[in-house]
Amino acid sequence: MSVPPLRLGVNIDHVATLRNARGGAHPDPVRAAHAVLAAGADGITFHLREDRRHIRDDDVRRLKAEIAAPLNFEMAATGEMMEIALATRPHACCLVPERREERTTEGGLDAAAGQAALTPYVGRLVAAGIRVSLFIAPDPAQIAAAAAIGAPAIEFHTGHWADWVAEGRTEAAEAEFARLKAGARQAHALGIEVHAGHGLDYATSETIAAIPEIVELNTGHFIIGEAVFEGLPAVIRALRAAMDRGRAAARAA
Ligand SMILES: CC(=O)[C@@H](O)[C@H](O)COP(=O)(O)O
Ligand SMILES: NCC(=O)COP(=O)(O)O
Repeated sequence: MSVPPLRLGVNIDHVATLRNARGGAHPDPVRAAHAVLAAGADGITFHLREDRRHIRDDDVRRLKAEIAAPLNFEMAATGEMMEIALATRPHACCLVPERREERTTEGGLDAAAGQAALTPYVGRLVAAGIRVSLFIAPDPAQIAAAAAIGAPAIEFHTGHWADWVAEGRTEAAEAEFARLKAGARQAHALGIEVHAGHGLDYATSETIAAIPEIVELNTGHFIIGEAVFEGLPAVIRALRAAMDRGRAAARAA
């Protein structure tokens, strides 16, 4: 297949986490959004959690007012979030699972079990002109459910794979990467746009960029953490270079 460009969406939640730790206005996630876009990111991802632990409603309003680039609004499938998304009208919404007790998003949505509940959310958002993705594991049953629900896009949760790579659990990491590759092929064949994200760093971004069916990465924790040492623009440029190396490998294959 021809290898399309790979977009980078930067998750700015983690700037808001830092801001909220002191209760003031600094550092400002909207300023971070401007900075990463100026450095070459394609879009901004944010997750308005039910407990507002990082991004808050006013951040969403300011992002919509100030950022012209595509906004990817990650949200749980709840009535409250649906109303905010429809009022905000971002470029995209990614439906994610959410548990108040979790430290981070631990896995993908169970789209197979939740098919009946998720279908009206996807339908209303799509009808409003919003590109909807489902944040799922690279599992054949979940991908088939996303197709049955009518989701135009999916995003694979890469957190387990990224952790296993970092921990040197080679066998588990290779098996998960094989699932990501096969899942990307399955979804692409079903006409679903394929994205990936969570916990990616330079090395895992380069590796996953070599999967030609994946057209968008949305990630942030590593970027914001590394920016403490290198600065946001330098990290975005280095991440983009890693993604380009991975894409070049896909084109050469
Ligand atoms: C859906 C997802 O993976 C991200 O939005 C992630 O949840 C952001 O960080 P937190 O897990 O800290 O909310
Ligand atoms: N789309 C998933 C996401 O944005 C989480 O990314 P990360 O902050 O875990 O890298």
